[in-house]
Amino acid sequence: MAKITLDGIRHSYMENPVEEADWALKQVDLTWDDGGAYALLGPSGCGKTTLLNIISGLLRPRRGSILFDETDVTPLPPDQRHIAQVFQFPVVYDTMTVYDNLAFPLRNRGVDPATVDKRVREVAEFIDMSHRLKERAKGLTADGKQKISLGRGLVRTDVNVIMFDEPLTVIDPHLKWQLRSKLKELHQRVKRTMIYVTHDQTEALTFADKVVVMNLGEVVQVGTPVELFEKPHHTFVGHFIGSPGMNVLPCALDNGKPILAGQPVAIANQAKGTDGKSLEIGIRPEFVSFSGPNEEGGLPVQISKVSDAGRFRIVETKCDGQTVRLLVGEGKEIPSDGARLRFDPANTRLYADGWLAE
Ligand SMILES: Nc1ncnc2c1ncn2[C@@H]1O[C@H](COP(=O)(O)OP(=O)(O)OP(=O)(O)O)[C@@H](O)[C@H]1O
Repeated sequence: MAKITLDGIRHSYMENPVEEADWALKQVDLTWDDGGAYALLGPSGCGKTTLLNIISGLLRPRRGSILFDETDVTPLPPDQRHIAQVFQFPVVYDTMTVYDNLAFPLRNRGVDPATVDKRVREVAEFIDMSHRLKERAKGLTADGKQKISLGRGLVRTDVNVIMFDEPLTVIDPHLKWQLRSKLKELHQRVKRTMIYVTHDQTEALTFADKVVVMNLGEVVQVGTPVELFEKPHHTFVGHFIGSPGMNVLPCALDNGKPILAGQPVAIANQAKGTDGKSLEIGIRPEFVSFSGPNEEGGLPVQISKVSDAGRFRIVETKCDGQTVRLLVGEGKEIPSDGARLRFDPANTRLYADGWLAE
């Protein structure tokens, strides 16, 4: 087990990278604490697999170094890094029994038979496979096989980190939630460092204590699921996390006050250092409401669409050509005309060139 530090990592697949866009990873500085449950979340092509391969040693970064505790492992090949990986497609030996599959990594390292037997039985119990140890892996369903892949990572005691690369891709939808909660439970029992790579916010937010959000080759925020929801550091995070995502509304600045549709908007942060930058107001639909008939002020809007989402409705409004979404609870009235919106100032923030103005 080890703390993993990524120090100034940059990587390009091009021989002679010139522009920033030529770098698949622009600049990554990150620390993964020993025993943490992390998710690496981002859209396709943002650099998740590149980062994973750099940690596992399959890829050598053009710049920067990787430390396991205080040891620089940048030049070390994968087999000397003691990392277990669970891929999209389960890697199991079909002709072997479940027992032999689980025992394989230990026997390979010359561990004595009594210790192998003890560890295999412990891990089989963890993954609910104790009753199937004698069966051939061939007969297992995809989720059973994926549990074996996971078990093979858990059986070793010398593993620094277990990395999951979109591990639920081939799992039936109705079994996904079971395996997802199993992974979470396993982390709580074994307390190994786990990194779960996904483009699915639900998987990331349910598994991880800390989520690393990536976009366009850089880390845009590291935070708990609550932090990512309540205080996105970048409009991308606000938009990517949440359903529907955060409203991102271009605005102007007048005497240090953001102006939207000709009206000043109260914000929770400060409009400092924003000169010459492109400015936007970010507010989640959860923090927008209709002003009451006797309330003063509010942004005048027209209602353009109402969709039922179970316990609430998603109301889409238009304000000066921009779309603003809000959530309206069951039984709450949606005004037919003269609608005005109220933004909760504690959850309304100004963004400059996409980044939270601080
Ligand atoms: N072997 C390669 N050669 C050249 N470019 C590559 C290679 N692998 C990845 N890239 C590019 O690097 C960038 C990051 O890709 P990467 O696979 O790391 O993203 P990802 O977030 O894992 O995407 P996905 O979720 O689709 O796997 C992309 O622009 C991709 O096209």
